[in-house]
Amino acid sequence: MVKGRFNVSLHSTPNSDIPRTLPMEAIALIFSILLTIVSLLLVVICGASGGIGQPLSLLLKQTDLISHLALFDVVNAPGVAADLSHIDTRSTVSGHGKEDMDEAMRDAHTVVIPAGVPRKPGMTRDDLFNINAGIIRDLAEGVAKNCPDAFVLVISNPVNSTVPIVCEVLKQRGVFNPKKIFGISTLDSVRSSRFVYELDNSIDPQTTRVTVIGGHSGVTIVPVISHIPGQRFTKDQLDVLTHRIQYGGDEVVKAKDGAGSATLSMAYAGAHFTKTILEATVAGKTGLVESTFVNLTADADSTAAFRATTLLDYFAQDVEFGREGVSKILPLPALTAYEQVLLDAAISELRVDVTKGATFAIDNPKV
Ligand SMILES: NC(=O)c1ccc[n+]([C@@H]2O[C@H](COP(=O)([O-])OP(=O)(O)OC[C@H]3O[C@@H](n4cnc5c(N)ncnc54)[C@H](O)[C@@H]3O)[C@@H](O)[C@H]2O)c1
Ligand SMILES: O=C(O)C[C@H](O)C(=O)O
Repeated sequence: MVKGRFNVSLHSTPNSDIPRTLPMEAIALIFSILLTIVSLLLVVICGASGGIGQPLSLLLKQTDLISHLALFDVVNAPGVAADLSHIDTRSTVSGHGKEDMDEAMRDAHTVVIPAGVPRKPGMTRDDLFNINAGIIRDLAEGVAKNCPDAFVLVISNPVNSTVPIVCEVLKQRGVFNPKKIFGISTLDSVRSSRFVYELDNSIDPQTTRVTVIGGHSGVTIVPVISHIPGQRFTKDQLDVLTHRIQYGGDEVVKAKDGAGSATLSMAYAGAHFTKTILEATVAGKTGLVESTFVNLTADADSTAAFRATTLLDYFAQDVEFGREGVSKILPLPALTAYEQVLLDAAISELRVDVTKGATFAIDNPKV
């Protein structure tokens, strides 16, 4: 082998005129072109130093789909970034403090938002609205200014209201694309799989995805248990299971006793959802479906009848993803009478939550 060359075989015929090795320079060039292409993939975590932000960033540091992870927080972001940047995966990590939101978000492909305050025992998610609404509005302004084409994945509560805030701000700035804005309600599906498994360990909780429709708080969370293959739960079992899924967040808030709400299971769910979005939009993987809280005009034709009867423009439902984000909002699954009662209760509460978020953004533009 010639010194300074890699012996990368291009052809197996010994007498071929085609060179059997690639010069190191050519390999370096190809590698750097690939790096340049890949390095466009910037994912920003807003609230990266928090209870969710840190483990979420850790999990996302492990995917090669991301080339640059920008950690933005009003506290500690450079420290968290320095720590994560020692992990031996390819992506670059940068930390951005309070004054550096624009720098963190510039040209981002995806912005994930777990910024804001969590619940303490006795609080509802809606009790977080007064603080979190303004935080989300300002971050949405940052998206509009710095990365108007980005996919925006909202974790901060109350999701039923924070997603409408993001959408309204982007509308005001003329950059709203409903196919790209998602409320992450994945934790409800994750809990459903786990809690069903606890009653019936014949299912594989990791591969049994449960459709959860409605929204992300209390009665707006409607798990569609009837579609899990082989389920024959009694009414009493369904009551317990449904209540546990709807109030799973409270279980964690109570157990943490003032130290916050779900962080690790949320980071797991959030990383799963973020990777799904990247696999569909960057890697072009098809057929990926998750339940997520979206603006229904993302698939206006297929949701027109539902919007007309419920007067809802936002809803969590199974969504199929494509290169542009929402590819299809799947039709509502056929519901049992039990699930239909749950859905009716969800719809009236959701209208209130959604209106509250949208009205806030309209009445309180950032000055
Ligand atoms: N969607 C879900 O299923 C789900 C699950 C769990 C928690 N949550 C919600 O996620 C949010 C975060 O929870 P947590 O436990 O990580 O809270 P946390 O307090 O531990 O972390 C929040 C982080 O946000 C940062 N922050 C505050 N204002 C900011 C701003 N303007 N810009 C950037 N960063 C800012 C804080 O400094 C903090 O580091 C809460 O609203 C919580 O209710 C949602
Ligand atoms: O319950 C909370 O406040 C956090 C989160 O929404 C959850 O479902 O765990």
